[in-house]
Amino acid sequence: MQYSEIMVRYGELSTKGKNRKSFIDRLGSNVRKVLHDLPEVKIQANRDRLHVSLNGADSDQVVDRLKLVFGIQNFSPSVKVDRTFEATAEMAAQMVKEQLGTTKTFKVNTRRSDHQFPIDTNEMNTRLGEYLLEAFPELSVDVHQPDLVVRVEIRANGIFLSSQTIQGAGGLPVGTSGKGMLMLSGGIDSPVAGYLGMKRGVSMEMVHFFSPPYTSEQALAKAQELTGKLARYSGTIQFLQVPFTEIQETVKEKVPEGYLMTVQRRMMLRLTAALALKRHGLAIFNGESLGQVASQTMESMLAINDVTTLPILRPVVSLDKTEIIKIAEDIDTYQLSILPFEDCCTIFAPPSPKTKPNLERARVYESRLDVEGLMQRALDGVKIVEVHAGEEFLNQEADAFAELL
Ligand SMILES: Nc1ncnc2c1ncn2[C@@H]1O[C@H](COP(=O)(O)OP(=O)(O)OP(=O)(O)O)[C@@H](O)[C@H]1O
Repeated sequence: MQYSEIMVRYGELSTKGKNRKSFIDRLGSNVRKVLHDLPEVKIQANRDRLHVSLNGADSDQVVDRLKLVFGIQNFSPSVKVDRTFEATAEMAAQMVKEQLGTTKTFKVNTRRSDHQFPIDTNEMNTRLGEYLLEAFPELSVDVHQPDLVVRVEIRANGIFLSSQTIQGAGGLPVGTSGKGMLMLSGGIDSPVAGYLGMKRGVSMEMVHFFSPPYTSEQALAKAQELTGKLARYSGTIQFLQVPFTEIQETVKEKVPEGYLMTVQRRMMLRLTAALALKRHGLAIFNGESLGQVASQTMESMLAINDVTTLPILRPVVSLDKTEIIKIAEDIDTYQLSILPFEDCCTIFAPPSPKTKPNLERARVYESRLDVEGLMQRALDGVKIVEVHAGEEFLNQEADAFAELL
């Protein structure tokens, strides 16, 4: 069926009182962003609905992209017909016919926003219902739990019909909760944490630590490609790559093995906090889940958090690994995350890190370092890459590699 528009219903927005307008504006601009390469598509964000006029664009493609936009409760592809009963009935019959296989019962649900139109809501429901019963005698009407709802919306510029309601991504429009810095490794958990933060309206920047030559170009490309996956939910993301080699080498040289992990993590957090301050981030997100590995005990969090007063938000803190993996699969980051490119933490991980580090000791060991100098040099080396939705980095690497062979 050639649809004319997609009618979008807002999610939690309706509960947001006086912020409503800015939420709707933001959702409108987020939808515009994900459809930017389809210039024929026009978007109009009204108080209660958002209308995406397709003007000939492929509805399947638009539907697939809308499914990823946070702040949408659900949406319906609709067809516009002339403002007559005959045109409405003909199109409704065509829609029902397409779904006959799975439909035994139906109802008509009319909404009339143009009160000048001569047929009112009840009359349209009844007349159209009778017309469809006559056209499809095998069907019956069920107003409580119908298999199919034929929705008719009478507007000043036409009558819009739809029969499908597609589930949206829920959540809040990205950007309505401010900016956060996500500490993104190449693992399974931090991309999921990023996704969950975005779902609550956070516009996320990625902070990734890498340690060449100990970590490969592929490890960096993997983190960038994970960012591309996440950008499908939020539009373009700034990826901040922070050189971490000097810090890791120095920590390894000066700090006892049991505290290597703790001191490295304190340095990572300090750097992320410094970047947040510079770039107006309001909080730091990471992929820690309580009790999973050595650095993720509460004692360890206490010894690491010490370096900043910024809120540290851990969206996956209470999830089991299997639950995190399930989300990673759903958002299509899992297969990338399990690629075996080591990141900087695995390489410098001591065989037996302290699971319950002591805060005072961590401070003492750290005082052996020139924290200021190390921080400054790392910050001076930060490179920012703009990553677009679905952008691939690993494939390019593989191609380059293939060319060398
Ligand atoms: N190289 C890195 N760059 C940026 N952040 C990192 C890096 N390594 C670890 N982190 C952050 O620290 C958190 C804890 O890392 P750790 O390696 O202990 O846990 P993990 O459960 O393996 O997490 P993940 O699956 O996200 O790597 C990560 O979720 C991530 O937020």
